[in-house]
Amino acid sequence: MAALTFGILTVSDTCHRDPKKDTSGPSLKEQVLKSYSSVRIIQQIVPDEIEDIKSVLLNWSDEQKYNVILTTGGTGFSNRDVTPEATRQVIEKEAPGLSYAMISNSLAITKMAMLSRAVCGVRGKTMIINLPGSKKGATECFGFIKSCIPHAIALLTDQKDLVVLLHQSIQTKGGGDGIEVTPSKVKIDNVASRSRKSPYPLKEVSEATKIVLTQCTPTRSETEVVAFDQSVNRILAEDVYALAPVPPFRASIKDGYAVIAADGAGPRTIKEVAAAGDVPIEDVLKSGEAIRISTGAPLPPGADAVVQVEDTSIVTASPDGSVEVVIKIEIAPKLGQDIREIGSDVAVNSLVLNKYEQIKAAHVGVLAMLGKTEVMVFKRPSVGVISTGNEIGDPKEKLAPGKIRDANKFTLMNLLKKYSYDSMDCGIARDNPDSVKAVLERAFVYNDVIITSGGISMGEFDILKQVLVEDFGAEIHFARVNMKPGKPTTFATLTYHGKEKKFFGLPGNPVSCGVTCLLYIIPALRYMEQCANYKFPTIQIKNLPLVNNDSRPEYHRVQISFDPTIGEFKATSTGNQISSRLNSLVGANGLAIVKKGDPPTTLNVLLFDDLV
Ligand SMILES: Nc1nc2c(c(=O)[nH]1)N[C@H]1C(S)=C(S)[C@@H](COP(=O)(O)OP(=O)(O)OC[C@H]3O[C@@H](n4cnc5c(N)ncnc54)[C@H](O)[C@@H]3O)O[C@H]1N2
Ligand code: MOO
Ligand SMILES: [Mg+2]
Repeated sequence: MAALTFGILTVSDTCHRDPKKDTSGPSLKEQVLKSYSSVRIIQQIVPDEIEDIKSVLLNWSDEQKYNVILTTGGTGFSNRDVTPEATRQVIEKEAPGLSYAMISNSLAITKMAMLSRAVCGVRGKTMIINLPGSKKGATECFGFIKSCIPHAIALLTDQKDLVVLLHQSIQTKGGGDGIEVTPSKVKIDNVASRSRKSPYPLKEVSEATKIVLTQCTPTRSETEVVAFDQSVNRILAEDVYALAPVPPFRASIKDGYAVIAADGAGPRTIKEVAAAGDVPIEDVLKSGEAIRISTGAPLPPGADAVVQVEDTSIVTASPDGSVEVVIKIEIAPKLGQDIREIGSDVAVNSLVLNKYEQIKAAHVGVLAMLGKTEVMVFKRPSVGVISTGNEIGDPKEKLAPGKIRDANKFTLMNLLKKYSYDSMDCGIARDNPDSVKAVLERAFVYNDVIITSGGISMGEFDILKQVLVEDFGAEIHFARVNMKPGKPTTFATLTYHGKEKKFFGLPGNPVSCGVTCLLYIIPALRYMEQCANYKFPTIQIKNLPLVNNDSRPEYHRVQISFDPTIGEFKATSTGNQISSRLNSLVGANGLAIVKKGDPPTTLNVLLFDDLV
């Protein structure tokens, strides 16, 4: 499931005059951020005016298509309190249960709750919820209903799978986001008797890649229909034919004059003007006549050539010089000159785009041109990203002693974005089985592919694999790969409430995490949406002086560029290749595969980013 989108609207004359006085809006924002694993929030303040409130509600629901709008303020009994009235004018369906839940729970705290006039409802696919104006009241009321929001959104946005999962896992007593989490079965109190060698065999990269792709090859071709302007980068699941010709009428290629070619060079009387967008002229052009025509305008019947204005001269103009009366064609036109015949760009019924093609910008333009406003594409897996570790902190918060900032989640989510995949921030799992289980559980509810970083090597707190196996019945396909960086890379599959999940456990070291995401996850995601044989291009580069003393083949980060002096590609190392030094990935567009020993004369380098 993509990030939930929230609009928080503070309705208050006072706060509108002085936004610093708004404490409810910011508190709600904080609470929303804490309540769900992946949210985007926008905030605004309007005065207590029906039209101002309505205008934001309409924009946020119809244009921005937010999942939820929370209003705070204007629900009381004073003259200026009009939020419920504005809301009622906007919603298409009322959801009184939400107001009831808020009022009945609030009554246990204060009798004043009975004075609430809050209205809740739905417009399109957006939930609109009135909350009280006070900070305490707004956050309390939101707390009473927040667990039902993901479920309501899943229903509104027709995510049937998610609805089923939530039904299966929702806690009857509510709380959190409604997903039931029980303690893990894994125990970590027997460190002395732990296995001192990894039980997982070391796989070669080629073997590991094959396993991933075999597991990720889609067995079913699930498709969905998307709006053409949302289809870029998706894989077409249908052949697209032109139901109408392009251009749909005979159109001029030049700004000039539509003429009859057989009239040759010489004078023409200007009969009419045809500009682009004009209704086509119906009168048949006669010998000796011309129509002033613009590029893209429809030709009049009878015209069989266009002469560009540069090849003409003026013979007679109206007395005030504003109108051309007779012009001269200087060069005899050829038949059909500068005319786009009907269907000359795209013939009717012709195959324009092919199934399995990836939709690029120009494809979207073609779809627009054909009036094909919806297109069938292969479904994409939803992807969730998790960081693990007691040491990991939010980059926005102050760093406590012994802690480090979470870099991996941001590298991963943005790497995925670069390859056009959205992902869900599924939070941070701490180094204990219950936390790992809880974070994974939430990620499994919403996602088909789950990516973690850290917690997979030989440390006593590296417990991910145990939790996967013991709590989720996962099958670990590999957990050690003969590569540097990325040795502990883990791949597992499991079935969660009847749905198949793919799990990629990437190493915690920031470079290892980025490199293994590129090598395993990007091709896997491509495969999962039916784009078979996805590979990064390999460039062979001569005389690359890279030495590897490790027994594991190294994926050395390099910058590839074209050297015009030798007419060949060259590559330069990004420096110290230690797995913790993320700067070795910064500026790299290639991975040079270096085996142990002396540098060979030619190295295979995978190009994973634009050439510099
Ligand atoms: N006894 C052994 N120890 C280690 C082995 C081994 O074979 N035997 N392998 C080493 C290799 S190679 C790697 S790679 C790492 C991978 O370890 P984990 O995947 O278990 O990751 P952690 O131990 O949790 O963390 C490693 C390192 O990365 C930092 N980290 C973790 N998450 C983040 C994040 N989100 N953002 C930034 N940095 C992160 C973490 O603090 C550690 O410094 O294991 C070796 N050990
Ligand atoms: O394999 Mo680790 O990923 O070297 O650093
Ligand atoms: Mg570790």
